[in-house]
Amino acid sequence: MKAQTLYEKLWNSHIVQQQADGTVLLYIDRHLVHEVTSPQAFEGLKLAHRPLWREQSIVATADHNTPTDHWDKGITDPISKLQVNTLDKNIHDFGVEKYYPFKNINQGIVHVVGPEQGATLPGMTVVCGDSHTSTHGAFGALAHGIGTSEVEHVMATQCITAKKSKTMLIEITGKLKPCITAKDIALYIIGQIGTAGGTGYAIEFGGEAIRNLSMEGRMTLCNMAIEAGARSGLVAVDQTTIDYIKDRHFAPKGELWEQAVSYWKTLVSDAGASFDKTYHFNAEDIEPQVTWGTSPEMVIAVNQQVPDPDAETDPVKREGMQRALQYMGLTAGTPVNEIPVDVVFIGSCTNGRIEDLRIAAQVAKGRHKADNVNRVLIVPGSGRVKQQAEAEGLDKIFTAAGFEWREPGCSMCLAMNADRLQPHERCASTSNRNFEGRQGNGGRTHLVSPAMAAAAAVTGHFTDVRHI
Ligand SMILES: CC(C)[C@H](C(=O)O)[C@@H](O)C(=O)O
Ligand code: SF4
Repeated sequence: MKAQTLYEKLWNSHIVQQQADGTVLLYIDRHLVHEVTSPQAFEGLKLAHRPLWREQSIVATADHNTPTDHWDKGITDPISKLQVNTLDKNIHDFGVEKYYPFKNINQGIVHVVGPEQGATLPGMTVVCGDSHTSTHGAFGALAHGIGTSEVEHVMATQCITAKKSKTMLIEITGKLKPCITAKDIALYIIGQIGTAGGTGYAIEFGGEAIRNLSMEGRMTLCNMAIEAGARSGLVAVDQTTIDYIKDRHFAPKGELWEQAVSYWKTLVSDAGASFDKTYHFNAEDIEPQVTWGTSPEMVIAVNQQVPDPDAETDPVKREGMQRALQYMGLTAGTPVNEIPVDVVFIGSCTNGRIEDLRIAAQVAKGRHKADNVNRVLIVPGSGRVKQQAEAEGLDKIFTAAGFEWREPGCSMCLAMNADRLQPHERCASTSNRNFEGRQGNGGRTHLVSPAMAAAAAVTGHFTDVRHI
């Protein structure tokens, strides 16, 4: 049989029907649902008097609109409250069982909760009305975001219509230098291939540096595949994947576990499988990354200087750079490590997992928030992450450092809840998007790893975490 890529294996095993023009009806195994993109879909089903095709495929939680402090006061913002209450009602009306509502111990960001509960498994097709569904590809699952009309379609039929992506392999050879994390790999790759580099492709990440990543790291990387333009990212299944899943709530048990594992082990690209495009990067070239502009591709290493638009020959790019510098309040030539920060945000579906909090705590331990830093928010990705962090005493390290220890949710990743930047506030953020206004109107976002964010919090400016 012809050697196949992992993507092709996942694609082929989910085709329900194929049209002459290549359009496919693709079966969906897991449907993740949150409050932002589900209301119209549920409404559509209600109007058409349709039930859910497979209620058990749905895992739902509230994340974008939930507050991350003063939970005793409930949700005070009326729009957020309506959004979350609507989800509660829809879940109740349609009889969805796997639901983690506001304040439930298992509640959290949907892309943290799914894998944590063992609801994301290798070989699955996973969709959600959310672009960062690419995260779940870390498990050797075909996972991508869908629009609200597709959410309704999946609810009604368990299928989407789709066209096959082209395949891309990004290989990171060698070993990462100390303190370099998956976030730095993700930002480095986007810096190299650009935010449109992966458009039309499903990206498989491979090579020694990827094999050595934990599942948390692989999720961080696949999470940002969408910022490289690809709807889905993938990492092949190996023992790390299998060990992570074992004994999780929805993971198969007993004999089913054995059967599943032997199937999952086939979820790798065959030797000799050909990709439409391949990139090779060397892990040793990756330094701690910091974005300086308003797109994730506007990224440099912490020991570099803010680039000069005048040195850019492409007039469109030059103008984009000028605009970005203006928005960010930065001057070309400024060393990155001289840029002061006002706010630090550690959390999100990119970097709100236990490993991220452990790294941040290592940096924060015995240190204190710098005087010029107004706020440092530490926001666990889920109730379970919070619980685990507290069991390890990480919350104590953070609060002793003058950081705020919050409840789980999307928080300051995007301005849909109470956690926002003020105009012109500059933030070191572990999230995935630095678009204008993303964290609040006029707010200035610099994307970094959790280690780099914690280093900025305690020094008051961007700092190479290896040198503090
Ligand atoms: C609100 C939601 C639809 C959106 C997404 O699709 O990613 C959000 O999660 C984001 O990160 O911008
Ligand atoms: S944490 Fe941020 S990126 Fe992730 S789902 Fe929430 S808003 Fe989107």
